[in-house]
Amino acid sequence: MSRRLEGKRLLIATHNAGKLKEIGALLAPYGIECLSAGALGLAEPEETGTTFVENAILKARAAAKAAQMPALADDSGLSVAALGGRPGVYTADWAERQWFEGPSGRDWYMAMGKVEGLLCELGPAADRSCWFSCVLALAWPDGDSAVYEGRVEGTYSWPPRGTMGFGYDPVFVPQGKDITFAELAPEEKHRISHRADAFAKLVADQFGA
Ligand SMILES: O=c1nc[nH]c2c1ncn2[C@H]1C[C@H](O)[C@@H](COP(=O)(O)OP(=O)(O)OP(=O)(O)O)O1
Ligand SMILES: [Mg+2]
Repeated sequence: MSRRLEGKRLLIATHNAGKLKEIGALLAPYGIECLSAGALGLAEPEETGTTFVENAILKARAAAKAAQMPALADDSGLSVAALGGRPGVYTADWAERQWFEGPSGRDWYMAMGKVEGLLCELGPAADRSCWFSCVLALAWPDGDSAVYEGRVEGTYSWPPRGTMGFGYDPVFVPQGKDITFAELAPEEKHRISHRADAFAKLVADQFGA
């Protein structure tokens, strides 16, 4: 068991509105008061790590230190087996920044097309297996941290379908279903997603008996 959160206030160290909404919903049952990095005007740190774990810890530590309170960061991404796990840690980077979407806005449609283009180059029989990874990092102002990893398997599907969720949700069909994450009701996504998987571990460790 890791170090536990003492108070009820937690800083959510993300600048991604879709993630913030999901994290708020996943934490709602535990009486945690969530503050967001954006609302506190914290800068978005440069993600210089080469793994989800490194980036999650880097983001959580920077926020915890700046705000002098415990912080939770999420580093996540989509990995395609036939592409050697790409885009992986660079999932957000494959979507170019769009000034008209705000400081963290990105062109997801273009990014999804880039992945599809690479799969098409492999031919019609290409293996479309893929998975979403999520690493949650909790950090305290003194630099201490705890990490929780989650994953969900699926298939890369084209064309994109659905309007719910965020990011690459319209191309991700989770194993055992025939609709995309963007066609699933949020409660359904929260039962099976990589983020939910990581949260189950965090909740057991932090709020469990
Ligand atoms: O459930 C998801 N459904 C769809 N797409 C997702 C999901 N989870 C991660 N993703 C994609 C989009 C995200 O932008 C990127 C992670 O990049 P990542 O650096 O962790 O997040 P980010 O830059 O958007 O926000 P921030 O670093 O401020 O938390 O992978
Ligand atoms: Mg990021």
